[in-house]
Amino acid sequence: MTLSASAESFDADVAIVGAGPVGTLLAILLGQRGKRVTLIERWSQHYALPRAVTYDHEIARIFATLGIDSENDPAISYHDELYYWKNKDRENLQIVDWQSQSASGWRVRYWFNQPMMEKRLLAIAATLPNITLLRGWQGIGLEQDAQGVNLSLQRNPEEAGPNGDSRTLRAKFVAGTDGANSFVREALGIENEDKGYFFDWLILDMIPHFDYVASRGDEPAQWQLCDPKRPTTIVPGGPGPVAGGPARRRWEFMVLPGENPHELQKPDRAWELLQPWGLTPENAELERSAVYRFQARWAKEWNKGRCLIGGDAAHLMPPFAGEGMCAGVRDAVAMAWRLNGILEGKFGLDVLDSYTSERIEHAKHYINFSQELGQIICIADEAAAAERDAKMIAGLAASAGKPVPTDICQLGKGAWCDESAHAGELSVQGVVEAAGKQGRFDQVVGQGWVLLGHGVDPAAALTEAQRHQLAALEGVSVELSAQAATGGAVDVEGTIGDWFTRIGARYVLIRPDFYVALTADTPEALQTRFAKVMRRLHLAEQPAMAAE
Ligand SMILES: O=C(O)CCc1cccc(O)c1
Repeated sequence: MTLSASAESFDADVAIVGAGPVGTLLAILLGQRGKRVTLIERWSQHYALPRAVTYDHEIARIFATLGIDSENDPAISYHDELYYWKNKDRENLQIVDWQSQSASGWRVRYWFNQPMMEKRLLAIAATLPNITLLRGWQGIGLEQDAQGVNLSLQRNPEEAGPNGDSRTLRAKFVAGTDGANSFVREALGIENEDKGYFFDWLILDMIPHFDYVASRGDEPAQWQLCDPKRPTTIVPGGPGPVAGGPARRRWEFMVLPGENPHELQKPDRAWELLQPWGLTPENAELERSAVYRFQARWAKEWNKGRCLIGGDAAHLMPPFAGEGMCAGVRDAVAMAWRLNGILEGKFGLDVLDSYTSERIEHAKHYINFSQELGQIICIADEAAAAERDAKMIAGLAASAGKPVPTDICQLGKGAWCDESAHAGELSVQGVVEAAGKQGRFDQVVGQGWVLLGHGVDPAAALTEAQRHQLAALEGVSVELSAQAATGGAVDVEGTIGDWFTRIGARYVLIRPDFYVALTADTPEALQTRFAKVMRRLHLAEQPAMAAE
């Protein structure tokens, strides 16, 4: 007898393999909407050492929805400064704008301590009774059918030995956020596309016992030293272990041709490399020394049946754009709203295809960009470096030393209307006033499906059936006005209104991941494009629609 999905019993709606920041965030976003989640982590103890150290404005906007305020959080810091790329003589080659306020309503860039951030996320997950955290278990088998997935687990043999317990979970969906050597990706038989980019770098995470940046005069806080003798990255590492005390710092040194990476990561060699930077065992703690192989690759598919992959399981990029973990956080949000929608009966399973098609192109953009940045710094040859310097110094002079803005990247084709200008891009956030509250739009009005009208009531421009569809998505429609109005929101600083004017739109539909699903300037265009987006969501038919 075949059981229907509703009659069958499942251990979880979603089993997530890998409880790093991506898996934990996904668990929270599902758990907050009442889904039963089993979050599986290989290691029984939380890993207490730094790894990623930076994220961008989009991630700050996402974290804000969890109540994590990147401007005021003990795990997070920022530097009101540009990001410099310099040659061996300390001349500027390139300047990147990591200083501005972004269109997302947050600073362009933040720095953080990953263990502290993970603990924050795990603490939020622990408040949700429908999330079960299984520590010390790893995936060993995965089989899916039309209704669900059987996930076989075993106690991590590195902790429990070869004869540890095993068990099988049945879940409606499985997400693999289990890192570069992902079991889930392997079990699904998904191949990687590799750009053949490999450079070994020594990463040193430091806790100076003093304010390092202040001690270095006008040396930047975040920069790349493109010295062919030893290409070096010098960046913040987020707040230090003592609140209000000295901050962490990170150095990354390229392993030179002919050098032995294992020798280089020994503490004595690490301290030798740090000596010119004024750090000694007397004035600083070496928190972590590890050689990483920087790579540029992505998995060819990110969803298969009822399984998905995200984070490092789906993509790896060199760190020079500071976008590695950002891509994983975007994956978590993109998986979450789709899985929540499917599990709530709103979307068909096919909406998962747009997870792959949208996210893969977006991640590839950052993989390519990070690799291009890597090609600037990973030069150990003096002549090649001199040629690069001449070219880049001339380029910078030609642009009058203008900092390069951090780029806007569009999603790959998917659950948005590609016929409307600026759809598939991140929406702009500004300060609004509504229902007696003033603050960032997301915190005052909320997040989810949001239909905005600039000086018009957007709901009035939809058909009756479309209003039902928006309601089925639990979407809201908001009229934005320049001055106090009843019901809508006041665009206090004019930020959102300016954006509407810039993109020539009167209506914008924003998705739960803050990407623009459509823009339109007339009710007719809005209706046509809204219908397209609903089709691309594989929206389940609503009773009122059927009646029409
Ligand atoms: O947080 C990370 O993963 C990367 C740290 C970083 C930031 C900026 C430049 C760089 O080379 C590394």
